[in-house]
Amino acid sequence: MNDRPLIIAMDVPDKAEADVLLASFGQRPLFLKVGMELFYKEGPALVEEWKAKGHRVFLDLKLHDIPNTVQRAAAQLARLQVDLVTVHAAGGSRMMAGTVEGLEQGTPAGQKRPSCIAVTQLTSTSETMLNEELGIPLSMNEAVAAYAEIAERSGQDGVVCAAGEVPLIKSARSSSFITVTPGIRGAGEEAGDQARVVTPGTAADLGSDAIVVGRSITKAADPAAAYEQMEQEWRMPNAE
Ligand SMILES: O=c1ccn([C@@H]2O[C@H](COP(=O)(O)O)[C@@H](O)[C@H]2O)c(=O)[nH]1
Repeated sequence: MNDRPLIIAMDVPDKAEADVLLASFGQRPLFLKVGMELFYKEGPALVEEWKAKGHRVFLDLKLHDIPNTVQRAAAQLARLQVDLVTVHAAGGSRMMAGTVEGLEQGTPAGQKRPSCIAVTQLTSTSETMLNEELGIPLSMNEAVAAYAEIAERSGQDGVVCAAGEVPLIKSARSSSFITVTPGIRGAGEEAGDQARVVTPGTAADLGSDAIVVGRSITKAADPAAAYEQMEQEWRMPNAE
């Protein structure tokens, strides 16, 4: 994750739409996020195809179940040789540790195990929701910091959080602990269902290791141009 990727969230219904979208980016290798919508439709074959084409794949299934179930599911994901997977930190330390163990068990000999990151609080969650719906009586910063601490203790390679929480995490966790931040929007763009959003340039200034961008690119009239614009702001924040 040293190269600070811009990860494209391929939130489309099927391979046909994904192929059209991908074609608009030309031949370059990309970092593609496959979420529940696409994976539930197309399954492992699509992931294997994209890996074979040289793309990196973030398989974002946000595992959350009892430790044994999650461990065994993680082993299956590791067999796909994806680059990055997610679990919910809310599943607790045993579940998170089990995920890493499962990934190690499933990684083919001589291959690198997928990195595993824990979702602290979804970027669609506001502090009001956190307190009033989830029943967590903390500030968002406190909740995210606490989940990140348990995640690191449980062997996670990093967390998913909003970019606004990155400085807090960077100050408390080890230097190798990565922060992957969705909730990215262009300046003036609608947040939609996201509650904690920043621009790519602000995410860079705040020290995010990777940003995840979905609809700002995939729903743009010209996805390749939107990607270039986001990428430029992410690489050269002060030029924003
Ligand atoms: O806290 C989280 C965790 C994951 N996501 C995922 O990122 C993308 C964001 O899409 P946008 O269209 O850019 O809002 C999406 O696939 C989510 O599942 C997240 O947003 N927040």
